[in-house]
Amino acid sequence: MYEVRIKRLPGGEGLPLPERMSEWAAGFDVHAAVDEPVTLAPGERSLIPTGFAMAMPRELEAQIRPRSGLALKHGITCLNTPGTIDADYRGEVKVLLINLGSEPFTIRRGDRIAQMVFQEVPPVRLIEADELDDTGRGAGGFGHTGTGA
Ligand SMILES: O=c1ccn([C@H]2C[C@H](O)[C@@H](COP(=O)(O)OP(=O)(O)OP(=O)(O)O)O2)c(=O)[nH]1
Ligand SMILES: [Mg+2]
Repeated sequence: MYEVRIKRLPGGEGLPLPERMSEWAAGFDVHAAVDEPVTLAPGERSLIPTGFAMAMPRELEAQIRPRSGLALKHGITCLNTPGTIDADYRGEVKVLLINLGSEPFTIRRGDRIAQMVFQEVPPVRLIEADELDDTGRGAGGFGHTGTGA
């Protein structure tokens, strides 16, 4: 079990902290900490504050992912999905929403706009090499194996 410290910022006063909406939910829903409603016209994007900051162990990252219901019903998604929250980031977590739907969409204070999923980040060191080992795939990619059965 990892422990993540979470700090409510002044902008998040009165809002719930991120919360799981079912017992085994992978994601903690995050709430919009906007003072006034924000309306996104079709095609428009906006960086929405959440009113909290975190300190997680260095083995973790947090991903900000869209909520499927908002995507299906309104075309609202995260432009940079999944957003990456680095373990050393201490600023306010923000959600970059974009309206890919055909109608304006309004975000109000407290709305659950996205979800945050924690992931382990394996320790990795890059080692520069002149040669790489051979594989069956080699350099084939981008549809190299086709689409049929
Ligand atoms: O959806 C997001 C994505 C990022 N961040 C914050 C936390 C993250 O640690 C930091 C940097 O994000 P990222 O590395 O994706 O952005 P960058 O454009 O590479 O900025 P930087 O140069 O600050 O790393 O911004 C968010 O609050 N929400
Ligand atoms: Mg970065």
